Amino acid sequence: MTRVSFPADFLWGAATAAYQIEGSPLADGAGPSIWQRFSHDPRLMAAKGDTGDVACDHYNRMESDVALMKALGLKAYRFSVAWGRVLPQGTGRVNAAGLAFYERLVDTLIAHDIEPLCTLFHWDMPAALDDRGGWLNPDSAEWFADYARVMFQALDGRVKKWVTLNEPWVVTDGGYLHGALAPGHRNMFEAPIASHNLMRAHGRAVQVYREVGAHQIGLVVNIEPKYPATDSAADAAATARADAYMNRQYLDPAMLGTYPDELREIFGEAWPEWPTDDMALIRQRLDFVGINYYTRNVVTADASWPLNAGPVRQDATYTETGWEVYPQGLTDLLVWFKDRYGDLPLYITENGAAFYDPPQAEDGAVHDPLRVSYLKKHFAAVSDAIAQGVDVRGYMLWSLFDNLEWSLGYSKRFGMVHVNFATQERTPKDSAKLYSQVIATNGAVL
Ligand SMILES: OC[C@H]1NNC[C@@H](O)[C@@H]1O
Ligand SMILES: [Ca+2]
Repeated sequence: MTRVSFPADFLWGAATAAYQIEGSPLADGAGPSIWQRFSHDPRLMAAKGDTGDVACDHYNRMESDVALMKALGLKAYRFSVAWGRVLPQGTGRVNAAGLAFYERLVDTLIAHDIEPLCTLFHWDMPAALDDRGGWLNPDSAEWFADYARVMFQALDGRVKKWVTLNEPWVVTDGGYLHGALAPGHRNMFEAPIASHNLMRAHGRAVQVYREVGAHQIGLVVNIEPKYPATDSAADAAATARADAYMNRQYLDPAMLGTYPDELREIFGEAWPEWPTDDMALIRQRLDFVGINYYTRNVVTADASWPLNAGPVRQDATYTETGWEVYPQGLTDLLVWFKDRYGDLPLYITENGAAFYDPPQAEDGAVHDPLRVSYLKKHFAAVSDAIAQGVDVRGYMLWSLFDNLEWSLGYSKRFGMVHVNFATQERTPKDSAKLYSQVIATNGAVL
């Protein structure tokens, strides 16, 4: 591992998402999202009773939370906009009070010299649009483009780095194939359609940005590099299927305008013939791509698993969400991106881990040694990729706060800042103190 070092203007920040931290989902005229419905449905929500009704109460605590970000030394903050606050029906009438929250957030960030990175879609589709078919409706691309235009016209210039979608793979795999996430569908025929429409929506939003925007826009994908368990042909094929399904299914269309061939094999009759001009729409010039990295997968041919590709457990540390701690995977995937798609600027738009955090110590400290260790290794992994020539511009730690880990609820704590959900008290953990030093020294402290 080379000595850890980062470019002089490396953008150190932290990330959150609206439904996971804001609370007050219906305040000031906001329309409900599919997560409002899903989290209140005990038949669907794994962590029954954990809803986004309060979360971190960020909607009411925004100013003091931004002051805390400043105290930690963050240079940037990646947040998402709840579509339904701005457009309660998803399209049509703009709810000025809902938009005003995000204008206040952005203005407060700028006043604290923290750069806002704005994600337009982080899973909380307006329920009114789900009633019209959601991502299964081809009109969804235009619904998203209209919403994006409202946001660009309100905030572009104050926001200079925009993200269209967060993790389309999770939306599709979780929301339409396996049903673990909103809207909770389990349908092999729906998944490719939802996925394709998400990417069409991405393309339309970028087209609109090129009409009305003056700064930068990108796509955020979660990538889990896949490694074959053995050098057998069967394991190589299983690994290729897993890589195509999770990683290349989104980056290939966005960057190359094509889908990986393995998808037709994987979905069979459920894989439609896509119109060629759709592929041209999806492939828009991007200013950057955001990579969300958590873990890798070791893959073996195993007919008892979807894609006939099953996981092989490793002799390693695993997080509370069951993910192997494997920092080398971050370096590997960044080099892979550059080799496959070219030298586009990249941001690590999410990286972090859920570990069991011991209760607050007598002196109020929250000691999280496993997270401290995880972060140090992953900072070094980014530095290694940069040393190999990958143009990584910044790192957004997931997450600023302990928050609602979707269907897993509040028990999975990813924050560098502890949240006592009974009192809403925020307490920076040891990992936050480390991060402040990393930012202050641009990594030299490592
Ligand atoms: O699972 C941890 C994170 N992964 N990426 C999307 C975020 O919303 C999740 O909380
Ligand atoms: Ca305005």
